[in-house]
Parts: sequence; structure tokens; C-alpha cells
Amino acid sequence: MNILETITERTKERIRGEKKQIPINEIRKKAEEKASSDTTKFAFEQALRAEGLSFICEAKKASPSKGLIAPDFPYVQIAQDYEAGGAAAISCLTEPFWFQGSDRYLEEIVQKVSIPVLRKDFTCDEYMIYQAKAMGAAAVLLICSCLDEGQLKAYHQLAEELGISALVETHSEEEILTADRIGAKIIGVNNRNLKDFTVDINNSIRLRELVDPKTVFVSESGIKGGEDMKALYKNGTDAVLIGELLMRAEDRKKKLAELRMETRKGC
Ligand SMILES: O=C(O)c1ccccc1NCC(=O)[C@H](O)[C@H](O)COP(=O)(O)O
Repeated sequence: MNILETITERTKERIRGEKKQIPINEIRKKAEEKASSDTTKFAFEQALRAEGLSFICEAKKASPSKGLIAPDFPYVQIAQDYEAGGAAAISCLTEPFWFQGSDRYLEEIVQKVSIPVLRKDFTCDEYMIYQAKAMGAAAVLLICSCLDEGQLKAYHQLAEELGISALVETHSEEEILTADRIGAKIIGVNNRNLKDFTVDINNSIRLRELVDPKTVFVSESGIKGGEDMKALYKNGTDAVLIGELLMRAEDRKKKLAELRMETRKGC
């Protein structure tokens, strides 16, 4: 099993436990009630379609490749700094074991920022999409290599019915074709090789041309600075998803503002 399969198996186990605490009917009702009173639908997609390169900034305490990244993790402050620095959206990891994330972080962040928030987790059950909506997330992550095409299609459709976006994550040409077939509006290419954890932004540069320019194209992971961002933007990337680079910055708001400025200057 690779790390993604291991994390997904563990997530299935976790969700089985959560379903015992709150049955699916209850969480579905909450999500549907929220959806019916929603005034803003698909805010995540809209935010990424803004002029220029959009920044999805991640609240990331730990990861399988790096272990503990941020021992001090004032997640609400981190999200507010990202918003003040010009982020288009926040990515909040809710996976508790490898990333030390939490649903509570997401719920609190949603209350304290006005930009859309992505629930970054290893979606493997429709229950998790209802949960995301009930918690106030504007988007969920669907990873092509964790789900078969039928599941991808069904989960994508469910997210849309609830008025939330799906970031469909791919690693290869074949997965991009699958994402396209299921009607993905936002396709992400992960630059991290999950076999050896090496990162290479050329993965998204190479795969960009396979994605229709009308689809939002996101480059995820391993972005190290302004030069990477300039190269991605020049190549037609609509948005970047950045975790570690910002998490390790002394002043996250300043760092993000600098990165945004640098990208604008170079293009
Ligand atoms: O970050 C990891 O080590 C990781 C390992 C296995 C599966 C997923 C992983 N990361 C999830 C992410 O998508 C990243 O947190 C996100 O793209 C930001 O990446 P980075 O800027 O490199 O922190």
C-alpha cells in the first residue's frame, strides 16, 4: 500500500466511527438545511476564477513527509493572516493522524474569515461531503487515485447539489482524463510524488495543456517561492495551493503579500 492508500483506509475507519456518533440522516439534514438557505454557492470556484494567480493558503500543522511543521498552531490567526495577505481561499486540513488536523479547526476558521474554505481531507464517503457542508466549508477534495470513477462522479455531483465545489486532484495524464470525464470544474495537479515525497512543479507545467482552459487549473504542493509561481502563472495556472512555505514563514501575512507582488511583477 502507498501512503495515500494507507491514509484512505484509516480515514474509512475514522468515518465508520463518526457515523456511529452522528448518523448519516442527521448530518445530511444539517447539510441540506444549510444548502437551502445559502446565498453564496460555489464561492471557492468563483474566488479561483478572479483575475491573476489565486492563492489557496493552507493551515497545515504536520504532514507525512515532514512530520511536525508547526508546533505552535494558532489556526484561526493563521487563516486571518492569510486573508489579510490576499489569499483567495483557505485550505484547512482536517485529517487528524498524519496531518494533525481537526474538524474543529475548520469550523472555527469558517466563522472567522470571509473567504471560502476548502476541507482538505481524504474524502472516501458521501458522509464526508455532508459533513463539509454542515461545517460551512465551500469545497471538498476528491483525489482521483483514492476513488474509482463512479465514486468520483457521485461525490462530485453531491458536492454540486449542496452548492459546494470539488477540487479534483490528479497526478497523471490518465487521471486528468478521468477528472474531465466526470465534469470537474476545478482540476488540481499534485507536484508531490507520493512514492518518495519528492516535489517537482514541472509535473503541473507538463500536464497543464491537457486541461481545458475553461476549467480552473490548480498547481498543488512543493511550491518554494516566487520563481516557481512566476513559472506556473506564465504556463496558464489559475491558482496555487501552498502549505509549508507559508507555514514556516515568520510573518505569514507579509510573506504572502510579497509572493503575490513578486508574481505580479514577473508577469
Ligand atoms: O504533504 C504531504 O506530505 C502529503 C503526503 C501525502 C499525501 C498528501 C500530502 N499533502 C497534502 C497536500 O496536498 C499538501 O498539504 C498541499 O498541497 C500543500 O503542499 P505543500 O505546499 O508542499 O505543503
